[in-house]
This record gives sequence, C-alpha cells and structure tokens, in this order.
Amino acid sequence: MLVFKFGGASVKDAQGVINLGKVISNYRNEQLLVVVSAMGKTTNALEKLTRAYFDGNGDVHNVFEEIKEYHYQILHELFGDHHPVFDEVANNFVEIDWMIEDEPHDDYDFIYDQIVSIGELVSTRIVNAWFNHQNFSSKWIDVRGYIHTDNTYREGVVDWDKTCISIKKDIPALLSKSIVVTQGFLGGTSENFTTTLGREGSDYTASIFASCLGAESVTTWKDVPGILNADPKLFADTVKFEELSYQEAIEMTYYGASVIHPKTIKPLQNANIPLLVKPFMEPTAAGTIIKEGAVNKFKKPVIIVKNNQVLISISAVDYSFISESHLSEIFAAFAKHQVKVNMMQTSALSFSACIDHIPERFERLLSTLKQKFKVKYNNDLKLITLRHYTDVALQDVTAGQSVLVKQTSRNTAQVVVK
Ligand SMILES: Nc1ncnc2c1ncn2[C@@H]1O[C@H](COP(=O)(O)OP(=O)(O)O)[C@@H](O)[C@H]1O
Ligand SMILES: N[C@@H](CC(=O)OP(=O)(O)O)C(=O)O
Repeated sequence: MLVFKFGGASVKDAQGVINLGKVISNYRNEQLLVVVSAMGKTTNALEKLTRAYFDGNGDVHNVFEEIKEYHYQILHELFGDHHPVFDEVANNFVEIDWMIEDEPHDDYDFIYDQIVSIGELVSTRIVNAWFNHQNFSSKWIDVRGYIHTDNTYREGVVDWDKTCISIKKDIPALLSKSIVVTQGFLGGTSENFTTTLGREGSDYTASIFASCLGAESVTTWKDVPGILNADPKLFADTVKFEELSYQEAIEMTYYGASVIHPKTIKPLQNANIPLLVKPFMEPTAAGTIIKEGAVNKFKKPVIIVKNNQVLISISAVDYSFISESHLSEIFAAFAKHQVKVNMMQTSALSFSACIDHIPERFERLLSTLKQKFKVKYNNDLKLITLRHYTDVALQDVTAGQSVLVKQTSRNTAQVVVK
C-alpha cells in the first residue's frame, strides 16, 4: 500500500482538488491512504482568528467569514449548490461558532489546537467528497482516533505504541475496500481533545501511518519538482536531487529546509520506507527519492534560510564566567518553554543562541531567564545554513548583509545575518 500526502498548496482551490483526482487516477490498482492538509493558507487564517479571539479583538467574525467564504466558493465550484458535503463542512464550522461565542477561558495553546484543526477537518471532507463524486470509492476517517498524543498542545507528542495498535486494528480492512482519506497535522488526547503536531506536521502524519502499516512508500506531492539544493522562492538556478540518503534529508530538515517536516524522515528510515517528493502538477515526473543506499550528488551547496530569528545573549549578573551550572539552568529554561536552539555559541561571559521567534514562548523564556541572568537580544534576523559549502557560496549568500555570528565545521557553515 502507498501513503500520499497532499499539502495546502495542492488543494488551494477547486482546480487543485480536481487535480488530486487526476493524480490518484494513476493509482487505481493500489491501496491508497491519502493525508491532506488545510486548503491553501487556511492554517495561517485560523491562527489569525485564534489570536483575535484570544485578544478579544473585533476582527474575529470578519476573519471567520473570509475562511468560510473561501471554502464555500470551492465547494460551489466542485459540486454546484447542493451536496451532502455542505452540511458536513457547516457542522465543522459550527464548532468554531460555539467556541467564539464565549470568552476564552482556557490556555492559548489548547484553544489554538481546537480552532486551527478545523482547517484539516474541512479540507478532508471536501477531498473525500470529490473522490467519491469521481467514482473512486473513498472513506473519510477522523485521524484523532488513530494518532494518539499527550496533551502538549501545538506540539503533540505521539504515543507510538497506542497509535500503531489503533492504525493496525482498523486501517488495513478499510484500505482493502476503498481509498482512505484523513487529516494531516492532527492528533487526539486520551480525553478526546484535539492536538496539532507542530506547523507543517502533515508530512509527519503520512510517515506515522506508513511506518505503522509497513507501507511500500510515502509520496508527498509538492509545488516543486522535488527536493532542490535551495528554496526556489529565494534562489535562482536551483538544482534538483534525483536521490538523497535519509541522513542527508534529516540534516537538511533539521537545519530548516521547509520542504519536509523535520520529524518525517526518522520513522521512515527506521522502517526502511522510501519517501518520494513529487510535483503535483506533473504526477508522472520522477521527483526526488529519499531511500536507503541513495548516493548524494552535490552539484551545488545546499542552502537553507530560516527567517524570523532572534539572537539571544545571556550572561551572569555579576560578570562571572558562564559555567556548566549556568548552562544547565539556561537549557532547563529552553526546554521548559519549548524553545528549540537553532545555533549556539559560548564565550567567557555569555551564552548566545539563535532561536525561532514564537512570541508567546519567547516572552515566557525571557521572564524565566531574567530572574537569574542578564539578557539581551536582537530580532528580525536570518539564519543561513550551507551544507557542503564553499567559501565563494558563503560570500554570495551573505553579500550586502551584516554577519552577527558565523560558525563553520568541515561540512556545514552557519551565519546569523541582519
Ligand atoms: N530545498 C528545497 N527544495 C524544494 N522546495 C523547498 C526547499 N526549501 C524550501 N522549499 C519550499 O518548500 C515548498 C513546499 O513545501 P510546503 O510549502 O511545506 O508544501 P506543502 O504545503 O505542499 O506541504 C516549496 O514551495 C518551496 O518554496
Ligand atoms: N496545515 C498545517 C499542516 C501542514 O503540514 O500544512 P502543509 O502541508 O500545507 O505545509 C500547516 O499549515 O502548518
């Protein structure tokens, strides 16, 4: 059996959904599990809605109306004025209506997951209805009953044993009868609350199902020809990899190559399942295959750009050296507030770290650190990583920018620039 993952870009409009039908028509004789993300930029819009609701800002209803209108427009283009899927989608939207009627009483991350998850619940209803409309027999399942997580909202930690038991119990029988369509990015807690797996987590969902089911392969269908040496939205003259080793793919995603979610590769590597990255607009193209024994050919350095970075510098209030016990307190604060360190450096008197700017977590981190340390920071920075770098390539990517930190090892160079 095969696992397919279609991201937001592939289902951003009615034409996109129609195209999905064309892609899967090439796989009529295969058992297919299809993981789908929210349509287009819906997750961003739902994030905006959650923020407006939480802050008590008047925009809530306008933002929500736009989200509904966007989906209903797609539904009308696909199905005309009447189809049972209209009610299914309306039932999902009503859950948000109920939530935003009351004042927000719960924790922000909890509310975020209950609202933002509606994007995937709705997109999968639409895709599933379209497949059936095209006479593919397709079954919609609620992923929250299969991917079990703890209650770390916005970053649910998967309980693999429980998840694999649930998936193995039901899914093979369903797959023998029809295509199975489910939501990426979501999980469920033991108390039946919704969690999300971290932004862009739908790739990870595909890899969880593939690993539990022993799939032949996973294909993530993207708006790019495959994995390139750099993001084509930022760099001209990119080159595509025909194949990549799991290890190189893990390194790329670890440093922030956003084409694949970082948690995706490990489960596939452990189960020796290949990951194909293919263009949804050219479904028969080869794309890139990540697999055991692949030979990496680096015609150009791999460039990874992470925007919206903060460089935080932490020192002891009494100007003492940064000791191991200081470091252990600093890292405890990072772990407590779920702040991932993208790059770090120590000097005699300070510890510096480059981190993603996630405002709520950053504020909490600052308030913990400031109880014990002097803290300075610079925001709106970029972290650029070059794998298999050359000095010329490093000069090119930093040209015209001021370099705040630079670190190089044999294979990898990292610079924080403004
Ligand atoms: N090394 C890379 N190779 C290809 N695409 C990349 C790379 N780095 C970043 N990207 C970006 O990743 C995007 C596809 O990933 P993403 O937007 O997450 O897809 P989806 O939403 O369909 O899952 C591309 O449009 C491209 O801009
Ligand atoms: N919709 C979620 C999950 C996801 O993976 O989306 P995409 O596949 O479009 O990157 C997000 O935007 O974070």
